[in-house]
Amino acid sequence: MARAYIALGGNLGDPVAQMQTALTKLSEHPAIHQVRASRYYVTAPVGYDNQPDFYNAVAEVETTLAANELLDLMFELEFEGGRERLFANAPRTLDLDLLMYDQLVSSDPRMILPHPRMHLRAFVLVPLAELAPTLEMPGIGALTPWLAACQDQRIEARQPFFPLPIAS
Ligand SMILES: Nc1ncnc2c1ncn2[C@@H]1O[C@H](COP(=O)(O)OP(=O)(O)OP(=O)(O)O)[C@@H](O)[C@H]1O
Ligand SMILES: Nc1nc2c(c(=O)[nH]1)N=C(CO)CN2
Repeated sequence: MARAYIALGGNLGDPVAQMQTALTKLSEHPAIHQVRASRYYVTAPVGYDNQPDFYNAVAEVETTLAANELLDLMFELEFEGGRERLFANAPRTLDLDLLMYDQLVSSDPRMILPHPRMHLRAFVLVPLAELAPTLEMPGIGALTPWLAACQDQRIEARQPFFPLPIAS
């Protein structure tokens, strides 16, 4: 069984509902045995400013899927969530990035691990630290110094949003 971390984000449509749907589908997958999600956060866009604020969260999954199988599943969920790839850092309905898969290191351009920009982004590090404060990013190190280095990136915590409340 592997433990993987997935970043979720979006700033078009209803991003929280889109992230909830993706997490529900991940948790219902037969080869995914546990899903834990951070709270969701409202975050300033990084990389391309002229777009709405993002909603972001991170999920931890326990899975028997291989890393490339998990990434394929994430691409399917992005597609079902209406994702179009317009340009780098463009607004999007649902974006799923594979941050880490155990301590696997990969330089395959289709699946670079750990995610090459994860340590530079408050919208990744803050929710990730909520789930796994002592995590070590292979080749990069602990979260804490990188968190301190991106304190100028605006990020505000909102409510827990997964698992969904049980309907009465
Ligand atoms: N760890 C990874 N997780 C997700 N995609 C990855 C990863 N490593 C490489 N990729 C590749 O990155 C390509 C572009 O991904 P995507 O469109 O999600 O980028 P982006 O969200 O605009 O930017 P960023 O990668 O900086 O978040 C995809 O073709 C995918 O195969
Ligand atoms: N705040 C925020 N900024 C971004 C995000 C994101 O998810 N949140 N995703 C990007 C490309 O993946 C680029 N910039």
